[in-house]
Parts: sequence; C-alpha cells; structure tokens
Amino acid sequence: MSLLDVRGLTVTYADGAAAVRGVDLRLDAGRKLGVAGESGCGKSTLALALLRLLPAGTRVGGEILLDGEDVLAMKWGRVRAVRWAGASIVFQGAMHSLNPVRRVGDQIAEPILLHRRATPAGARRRTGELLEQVGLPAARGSAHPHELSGGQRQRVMIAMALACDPRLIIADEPTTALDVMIQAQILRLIEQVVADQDVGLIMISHDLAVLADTCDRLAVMYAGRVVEEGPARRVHEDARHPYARALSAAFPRIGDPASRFAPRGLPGDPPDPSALPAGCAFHPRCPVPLDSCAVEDQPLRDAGPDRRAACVHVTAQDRAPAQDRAPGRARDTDQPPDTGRSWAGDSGGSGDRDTPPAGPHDTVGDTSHAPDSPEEARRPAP
Ligand SMILES: Nc1ncnc2c1ncn2[C@@H]1O[C@H](COP(=O)(O)OP(=O)(O)OP(=O)(O)O)[C@@H](O)[C@H]1O
Repeated sequence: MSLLDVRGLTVTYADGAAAVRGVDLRLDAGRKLGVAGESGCGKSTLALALLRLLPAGTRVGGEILLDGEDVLAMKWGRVRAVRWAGASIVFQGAMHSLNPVRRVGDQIAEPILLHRRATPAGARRRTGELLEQVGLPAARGSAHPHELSGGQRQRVMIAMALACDPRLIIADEPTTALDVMIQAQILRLIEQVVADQDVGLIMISHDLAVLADTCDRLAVMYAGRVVEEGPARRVHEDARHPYARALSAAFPRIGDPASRFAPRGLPGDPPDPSALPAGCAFHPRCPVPLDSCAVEDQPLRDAGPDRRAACVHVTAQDRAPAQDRAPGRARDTDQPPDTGRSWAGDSGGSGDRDTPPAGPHDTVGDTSHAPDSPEEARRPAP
C-alpha cells in the first residue's frame, strides 16, 4: 500500500474556480515527489486539500488515501490528529507562518504538548532535540522569529513539521524566499530528514530545476491538472508535454552551465480557473497546437517507461516498450504544424529558430536512453 494515494482529486472554490481537476498522485514512504507549475496552476490548493485546510465553502471530490485511510472521509477529530502525526506542511515564507510574538521553541512545543500529550519538560526536551536535528542550537528556542535569519526560520518550520513524527511532509515552496546558498542548505536538510526518518515528501515549487535535483519523481501541473509525470531528471531534461518542456526550459538545468545563460519564458498567462478554455487548457499558449486541441482534452497516458503525459503529440512510439523503439525510427504521427511560434525549449537565442518546432515528445528511438542534452533529445530523425 502506498503512503499516499490521491485519486481523482477535484477542488472547486466557492466562487467556481476549478483549481484542481482530477489529480492522481502516489507516493511511497522514503520517496520524494516534486509538484511543479507556474503560479496559479493549483499546487498550493492541492497541498491544502491533502490536509483539509481549504476555506469553508470549497468543494472537494475524489479520494486522498493516507496509509489507506481516506482523509476526505475522516471526522474532524481524526483530521486534527492526522495533521501533525500523519502529515505536516512546511509553508513558504516562515515569517508569515510563525507567530511573531511567541518564542519559536514554544511554537515547536505546542503540537508536541497537544498531540503527543507530553509533559512541559518532555516537550522542552523534544524541542531542543528537534532544533539540533535541523542544525540550530537548542538555546535558539528562546528566540522570537524576528531574531532569526530567513534560513533559521525555515529550519524552525521544518523542526515544527517534524515535531510529531509525521509519515508525510508537504513542503510548499520551502526555499523560495531564501538566497541560493541557504536554499541549498535547506534542500539538503529536507533530503536528510526524508532519508533518516523514512518519511514521504511532497515538495511544491515553480522551479523545476530545484525539484529535479531534490526529488525522485515529478508531476507538472497546468490549470489544475497533472499534464506530465515521471522520473524527475527525465522530465526535466526531456519533457514530453509542451508545457512541461517550456517550464523546464525556463530554469537552468543542473550540471548544464550553458543553460544558465539561456533561461526562457513562456508567453501568456495560465487561464483563469473560473473560465477555462475548451479542450486542452494549454492550447492557447501551446507552440504546437492541433485543431483538435481546442475541442478535446487529452488524458494522461503512457509516454515512455514509467512516464505519462497528457498531450495529443504523445505517440504510440513513445508508449512502446523501449526495445520496440529502434533508434532513429521516424515518428508514427504527423508532425505538428509549424505555427510560427517559437518553441520555448528550442529557441533561446541559440540560432535554431529556423528549425521547425519539433513535437513535444520528439525523442526518436529508445527513450530509455537518457539523451546527453535536451538538444540531442529533440534532434529530428534522419
Ligand atoms: N480561496 C480562494 N478562492 C478562490 N480562488 C482561489 C482561492 N485560493 C486560490 N484560488 C485560485 O485557485 C487557483 C490556484 O491557486 P493556487 O494558490 O493553488 O496556485 P499555485 O500554483 O499554488 O500558485 P502560487 O505558486 O502562486 O501559490 C488560482 O487561480 C487562484 O486564484
């Protein structure tokens, strides 16, 4: 049984905004799942839904099985217990999440007193241990949030998340407000916690490169849906969905210094979840749309070994077992039309705009072979 099994999750806010639309996710203990996407694509809504932290009046459907128990079907008493001991959230911007007028040690101790029914002395002792676990001296527990640096406050948030030994940690943009050096330290700390305690991690970020470096698997969200998911590095280096590819191209690739100098954006904005376009929600921004995309949405389907993508351009060839895909074999669908729009992942001033945009999956041949570079992955078939 998976630690977390989310099935067909839908979230609609009271004003009709369909923020999450049929999301399926699975996570095992000790594994790390990254959820990526632009601002407004529904990542935080998904995180809040997992612990039933959404505002009153929000409609939530589907199933959220945590250790086999459906969080959406729990009574409130059970939900409150699960919030700390079953799963906990590290929010972005610790300054806003911590109470500014209380000592951080008291804030860490609170869930221990409440949920572990510890004595005050026991809670103090455990708080000291937790602070040391996240790399802070136990004595820093007597500080108020404003007396700590941004990185130290985020460490406090992680200590708090660990207070009741949860099975699942959800980290929503845990490093967004931090500088690069501190960000790296916090990411390593989170990785260490997952490894030491065998917890599952869901890490949410708009930065696909950070997720690819930290997580085992990646789910890329657009307009409330997962449009691509698979092994983290493969999705970052060789995305199949045009949105995932554009998002990936917007961030430098780990171990590819050249990509640092060519971050590329995707024109336009994500759609308003109260007024989603018909068909595939991404088609108005897609560099390679077909006429049918304005009418028909695509389900997530196999897009190679252990990967899925929701795009009309994902072909039978992508889905075939690796041994059936002869290197250099031509694609088995029509090339998408040259729309005249640049492909975010293909341009970036590298001078290859003359090349017609390739299909989102345009990896000919054996996709189990990791291409040396995204450019190699996109090289047209001979
Ligand atoms: N309480 C709310 N009522 C109505 N709509 C909401 C509410 N909270 C969020 N939304 C809308 O739901 C959509 C998804 O928002 P959400 O915060 O989940 O996205 P996100 O991907 O986490 O973005 P960010 O990275 O900026 O937090 C957005 O269009 C947002 O405006």
